[in-house]
Amino acid sequence: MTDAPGSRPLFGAADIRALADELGIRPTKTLGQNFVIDGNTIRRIVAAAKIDPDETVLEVGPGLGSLTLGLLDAAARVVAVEIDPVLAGRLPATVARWRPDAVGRFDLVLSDALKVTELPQEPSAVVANLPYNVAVPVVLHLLEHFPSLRHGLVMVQDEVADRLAAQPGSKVYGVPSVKAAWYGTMRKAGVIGMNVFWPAPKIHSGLVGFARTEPPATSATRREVFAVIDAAFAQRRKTLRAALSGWAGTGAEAERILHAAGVDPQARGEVLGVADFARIAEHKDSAAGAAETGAVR
Ligand SMILES: C[S@@+](CC[C@H](N)C(=O)[O-])C[C@H]1O[C@@H](n2cnc3c(N)ncnc32)[C@H](O)[C@@H]1O
Repeated sequence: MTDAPGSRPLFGAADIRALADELGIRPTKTLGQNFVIDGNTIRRIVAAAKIDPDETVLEVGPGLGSLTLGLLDAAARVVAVEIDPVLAGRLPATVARWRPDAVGRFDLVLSDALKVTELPQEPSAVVANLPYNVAVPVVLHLLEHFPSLRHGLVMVQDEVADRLAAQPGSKVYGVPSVKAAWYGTMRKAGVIGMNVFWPAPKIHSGLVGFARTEPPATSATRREVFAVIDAAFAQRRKTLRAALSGWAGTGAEAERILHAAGVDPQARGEVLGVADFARIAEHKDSAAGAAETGAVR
């Protein structure tokens, strides 16, 4: 890898391979370990994230540290959450060697990002090359537990990027699209080829930018709204009346709720926006549902 004139050296392909050899690392698929080994890709991700110099950035899965070093050039602080103890153990030394001025601006948390609910700093942005097998749950978990996150940019499997950014009516619109829309606006911000990674994955990656917005005004809770979304898409080929009959108790009750919410019972979930699902959740009479299913609450 060559660095652009005037830029600070990033950690290139040869450095990454040497470090991996030294640590005896065999990247695992289970942890989605595909490391970015191309400086231009790191710069592209950091530029697309539009980080202000006073921001604290959360990075999930810093791995061997190539994106971390790029983020430390752009942000005031970086808090990184890594699940792999060998990779996490080496990161402070990598930062000290390549960005000695940034040692005091870097925090590392050894944890599963799906379980983390507290961080040493309050991040305003998340930027990450996410482990692909848990990308959507990680995004939703972070947005739910860290309201300080106002914006971000994540790299995920390209097909998942399309799903996260999909709008109602699109073929790939589904549960991730609607749940993500509860928290904000997602937009596709580019496609990344396979050769910038080691090891190279078999699929393209996509960048998704995120800007937080207020959830729809509703008396239903987030959990209640998400339960309707799950029910509507569990049988996405069915009409909403049929798909929501289990959730509502009966088909007739589903129809009543849909009418009350101003939604056509013959429509399918894929045409509804998150505000429509919130209205449906609001109109559920929990007492009627409980009586039908025999549940005691
Ligand atoms: C796609 S790699 C990205 C590595 C590095 N950021 C890069 O771009 O080269 C994903 C990273 O996430 C870590 N990881 C996997 N599952 C995780 C989880 N549940 N919580 C935190 N980190 C995780 C992996 O160990 C790996 O370092």
